[in-house]
Amino acid sequence: MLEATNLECVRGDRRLFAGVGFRLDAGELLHVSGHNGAGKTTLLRTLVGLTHAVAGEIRWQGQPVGKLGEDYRAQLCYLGHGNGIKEELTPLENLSLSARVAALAHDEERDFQALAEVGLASRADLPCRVLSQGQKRRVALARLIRDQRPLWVLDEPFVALDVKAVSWLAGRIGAHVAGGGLAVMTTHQPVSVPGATVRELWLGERGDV
Ligand SMILES: Nc1ncnc2c1ncn2[C@@H]1O[C@H](COP(=O)(O)OP(=O)(O)OP(=O)(O)O)[C@@H](O)[C@H]1O
Repeated sequence: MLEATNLECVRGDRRLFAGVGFRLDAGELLHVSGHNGAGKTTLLRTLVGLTHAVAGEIRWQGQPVGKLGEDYRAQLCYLGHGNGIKEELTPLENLSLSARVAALAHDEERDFQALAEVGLASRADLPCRVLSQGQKRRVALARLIRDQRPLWVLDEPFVALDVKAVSWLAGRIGAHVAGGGLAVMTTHQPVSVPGATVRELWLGERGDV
């Protein structure tokens, strides 16, 4: 269970949001929406510990995440706006590096299977700098698939993906949630996630432009 209470975030001289709270149980997806600049990315970064909230609390399985530290981070996979990949490394090398950073056992076969699932089997040994934007996004998604963490925090995960990949990813997120996982996701486009119980969180004023 992921729970946020009375979260308040300030960036620069602007209070982005205050009093934000939600509770998300296993088997649920939280869809965070709002206009450009409302603070969606900031909220997601706060949930994963990359940005500091000036007030409020985040709990995982009833425990404050600050207290859990690495034990909390080991439960989640964060897909940010950037793909978090090294351009000079191949997709396989990127997965291997991320496994090392996460102290996971090296398993090239598992890495390759994840790349195959995202449609990159034939690109696994090319440097990422020569991949298209959508293919780079798929490398980041392969890490999500490979790591199989209970909590997925996904910032605009469908950006740069083609129609088929959007449909595949929506199904994958749905399966993750239906299988007892949790997901927090931002999208500007309405995307149907089959099989997921969806909770909605809107940031900002409805009338803002
Ligand atoms: N380090 C920073 N210093 C000052 N302002 C910042 C900083 N980081 C973010 N902001 C501002 O905070 C606001 C919210 O940014 P954020 O990226 O969270 O919005 P968003 O809802 O995800 O927007 P979008 O829909 O455009 O992706 C923006 O106005 C942004 O310029």
